[in-house]
Amino acid sequence: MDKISDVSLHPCKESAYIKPHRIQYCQNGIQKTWDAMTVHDSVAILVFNTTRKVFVFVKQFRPAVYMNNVSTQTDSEGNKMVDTGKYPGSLGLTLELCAGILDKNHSAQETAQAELIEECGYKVPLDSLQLITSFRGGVATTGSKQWLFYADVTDAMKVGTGGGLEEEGELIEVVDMTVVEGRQLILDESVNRPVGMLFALQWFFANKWPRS
Ligand SMILES: Nc1ncnc2c1ncn2[C@@H]1O[C@H](COP(=O)(O)OP(=O)(O)O[C@H]2O[C@H](CO)[C@@H](O)[C@H](O)[C@H]2O)[C@@H](O)[C@H]1O
Repeated sequence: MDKISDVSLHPCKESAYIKPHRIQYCQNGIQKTWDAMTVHDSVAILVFNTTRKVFVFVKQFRPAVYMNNVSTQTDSEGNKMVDTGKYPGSLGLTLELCAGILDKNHSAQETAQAELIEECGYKVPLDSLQLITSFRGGVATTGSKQWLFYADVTDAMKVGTGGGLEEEGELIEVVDMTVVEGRQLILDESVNRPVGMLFALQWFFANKWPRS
């Protein structure tokens, strides 16, 4: 998964995922501008396997995280290149909640159910997905919304290995973590992990653990 090579950076002129805008507006009579991006809204699911009392997370290579951990050098043709000998792919590995973008005209709950099958291999009934809350990501840059769900799963709900959709080129490792490891993860800066995951874990320890 972290065997990354031939990395170069290019201007992004058009994208199905990111649309940059310059917003002009007037606030209290003062003319202002702000640079922002439209991205898809998304869902994330905190998954807890009650059979083995483990969290179910996903590990993957995130190009955007990698890019933020490396420096580029410009070659003779003006291309921005990354020396992968100096900057190994492991710098872009993250540990995350099962998550996905709302790009298929499905509800947040339906998207969460599908992502749980695709990424982690568990099939849960729709009504067993508990909405924790929704919130805004990247308030200065995207303002996009993420719905955060909680799902208890059991080994009996396993219908596949997960790992992501092959047709989308996804390469995802399912990672089981004990409750003790999950608690340690909240403040462990050595792991690349998104803020929504830290909130979800705090919520779990405030509302779901220890079990009565
Ligand atoms: N910027 C991009 N460039 C190129 N291809 C892209 C792309 N974004 C998505 N794709 C393509 O779309 C596929 C599906 O993406 P997902 O729905 O699994 O969202 P992802 O897990 O990347 O982010 C989810 O998880 C993270 C972490 O929780 C959230 O921040 C995020 O909002 C949520 O959708 C990817 O495998 C890729 O092929």
